[in-house]
Amino acid sequence: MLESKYSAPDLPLYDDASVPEDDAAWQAPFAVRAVDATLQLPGSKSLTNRELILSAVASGPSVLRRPLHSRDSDAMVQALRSLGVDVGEREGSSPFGPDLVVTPPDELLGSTTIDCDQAGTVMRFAPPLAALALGPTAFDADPTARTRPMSALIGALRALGADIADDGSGRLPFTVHGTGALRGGPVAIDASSSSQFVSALLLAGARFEEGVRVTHTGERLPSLPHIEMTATALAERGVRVDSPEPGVWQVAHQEIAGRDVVIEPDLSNAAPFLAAAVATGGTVRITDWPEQTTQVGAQLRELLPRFGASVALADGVLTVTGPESISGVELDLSEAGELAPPLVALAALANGPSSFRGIGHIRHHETDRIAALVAEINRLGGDAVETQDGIDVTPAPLHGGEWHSYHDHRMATAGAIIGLRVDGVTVENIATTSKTLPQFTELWQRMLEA
Ligand SMILES: O=C(O)C1=C[C@@H](OP(=O)(O)O)[C@@H](O)[C@H](O)C1
Ligand SMILES: C=C(OP(=O)(O)O)C(=O)O
Repeated sequence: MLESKYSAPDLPLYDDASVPEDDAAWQAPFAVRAVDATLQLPGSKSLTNRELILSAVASGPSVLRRPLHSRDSDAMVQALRSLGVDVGEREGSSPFGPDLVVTPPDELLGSTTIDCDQAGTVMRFAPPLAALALGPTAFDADPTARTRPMSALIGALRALGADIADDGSGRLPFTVHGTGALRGGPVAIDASSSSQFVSALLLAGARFEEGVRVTHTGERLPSLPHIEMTATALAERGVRVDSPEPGVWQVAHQEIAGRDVVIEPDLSNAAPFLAAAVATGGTVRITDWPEQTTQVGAQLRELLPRFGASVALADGVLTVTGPESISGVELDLSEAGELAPPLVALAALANGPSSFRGIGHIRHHETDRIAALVAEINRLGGDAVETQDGIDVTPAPLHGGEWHSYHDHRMATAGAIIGLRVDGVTVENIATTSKTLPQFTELWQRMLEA
C-alpha cells in the first residue's frame, strides 16, 4: 500500500500515485473462481458535492462526515475555497479520508478562477454561486470536459440576472461577473441533456433575492432521482422545494441551515463490484448500505435481479449473489443513466439479448457513453448496436483485447467487469477512476483475493 496524503494504515486512500499512470494499460484481472467478498466503499459523489455547495451558502458552519475524497470532490472543495469558503479537514471515522468542516464567508468573493476538472457537478453547481459572489469568476475544465453542455444553464442564469461572458459556443470556458447578489425569480430551462441544470438552480435558489421558480421545457427529463436528491438535501436544511406540477420546482428566498451530515457510501460506485458477483456467479456484500436513500444506486436492488441475481438487504449490508448464467434484460434507464455502463457490461456477458432505452442523455456524460460502450464491446468481438436513445446487445463470444476508457471512470470500470469473464482484457487509463473512486484497483483486487 502506498502512503497517502490522508495517512491511515491498511486501507486504500486517495493518492494520485496509487493508480497506474495514464498510459499504462491495466491488465483486468480474470476471475478464476466466483468472487466472495465484503467491501466498504467511499462516500457518494452526488451527496458530497451537494452538501459542499449547500454548506457554502448556509447561514452557519457544517460538518460533512465520511465524505468522498476524489478528483470530483477535490474540484468542488477547491472551487469553494477560491470563492472564499473555509473548508477544513478533521479526523473522522472513514478509512478513506478526513471529515470536512465548512464555514461560509460573510460574503462570497470572485476575482478568481475555478477549474471544474471533469466534474459535471462542479461545472453546473458552482456557477450560480459565482453569480452570488462579488467579482468575476472564470470557469474552465479539463479539455475532455469542455464539450459538455452548458448553454441551458448559462441562458437560465442570464435570465435570472447574471452577467456571463462566453464565446457563444454554450460550452466552457466562460466568466461569471458576480455582483454579490442575483435577482432570481421564474425561469424556463430545457434540462433534457442534464438534470444537473435544475439541481444547480435549486441548490443556490434560496439565496436569490426572489428565490427561484424553475420550469423544465424539454420533452424528456433524465435522472429525476438526482433532482429529488437535491430537494431532499435542501429539505434537511430547512428549505422546502415545492413542485406544483411535474417539471416545475420553486424555492422561496430564505436561509439555508448549516448541518452536521453523514455522507452515505456511493451506491453507483457499488455497481461494478455488485456486477462482479453477477458476472462470476459469486457473492459481494457492501456494508453501510442505507435503508432509505435518495441515491439512484438504490435501484440496483431491483435492477440486478433482472439479470438473474438475488439481492438481500439486512442489517445495513447489501448482499448480491450472481446466477449460474446471466439473463438478458430490457431496461429503461432514463432515471438511472449513471448505472448504464456496468449494466451494459453485464449484458455483454449475458446468455440472451438485451435492450437499454431512455439513455440518450448519457451521450453528454464524460464521453458519449452509448458510442463508447458499443465500440468497446464490439472491439472484443461482441455484438452491440447504438439506437437513438440506447443500446441493443446480442450475445456473442468475446475475446481479449484493449478496452478504451475515453477518460471516463465508468467506462474504465465497465472494462474491468468484462475482464472478469474474458481472459486478456486490458483497460486503458484505469487511473481515470480517480474521478470518483481513487481506490478502484485496490478494492477490485481485494474483492478478488477475499
Ligand atoms: O446531480 C448529480 O449528482 C448527477 C446527476 C446525473 O447527471 P445527468 O442528469 O446529467 O445524467 C448523474 O448522471 C450524474 O452522475 C450525477
Ligand atoms: C455522469 C457522471 O458524472 P458527472 O457528475 O460529471 O456528470 C457520472 O459520474 O456518471
